[in-house]
Amino acid sequence: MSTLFGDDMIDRPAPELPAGAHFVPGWLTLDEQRWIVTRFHEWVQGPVPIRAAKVRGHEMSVQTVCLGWHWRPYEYSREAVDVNGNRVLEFPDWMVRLGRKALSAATGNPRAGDDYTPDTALVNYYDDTARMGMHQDKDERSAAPVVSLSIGDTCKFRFGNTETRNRPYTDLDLASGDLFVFGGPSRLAFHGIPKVYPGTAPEGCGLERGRINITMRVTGLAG
Ligand SMILES: O=C(O)CCC(=O)C(=O)O
Ligand SMILES: [Fe+2]
Repeated sequence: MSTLFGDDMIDRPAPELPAGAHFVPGWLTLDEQRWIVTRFHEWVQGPVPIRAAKVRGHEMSVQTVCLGWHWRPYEYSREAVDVNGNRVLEFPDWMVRLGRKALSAATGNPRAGDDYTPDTALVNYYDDTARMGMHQDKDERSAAPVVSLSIGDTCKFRFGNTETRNRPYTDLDLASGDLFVFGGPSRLAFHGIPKVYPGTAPEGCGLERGRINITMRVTGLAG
């Protein structure tokens, strides 16, 4: 059982992160996580179903459904031209509010989220064996931060530098409810998911298998 200042916190020392990167373990409550998982089950129904995007002809092991703008390697469009041509769901207002709260929480500055209006979210689903190689989130034309939320199984998250996909990097675990933000000098840092730890989702998070990750972004696109 998790208790205030219990072993679960002691076991997760704050990692050293480069400027602009922030980690807030256990930011979402279990109620919030469950509510978001219910939304996830709605999003995957379409109008654009969840799918594994193809990179140079190969399906990614992660499956993705998008809100606001549809992402495919390596551009955004309103219609999912690589899936079924349908327009993606609107970006929800509640997620804009959540993104603003997330920036305040991550930076400790209550005003940090005031001007933040994310207009796309990539919602990824990882099964037991899914991974994501080191990459930069660089298809956006805005330098606004990326807000990342995790629900379900814990994963190993590798957060690196802006120059290479290799060291120096920091490995940390992203568990259900954790918030991670990268902006400023870390906005274009390479990052990836080397591993998911199957069966580690906490009871009550709403997801029995796998891991959901939501990254909110500002595309900087109009129309
Ligand atoms: O799953 C994660 O935590 C990271 C996802 C990610 O880097 C992305 O969607 O670009
Ligand atoms: Fe990414």
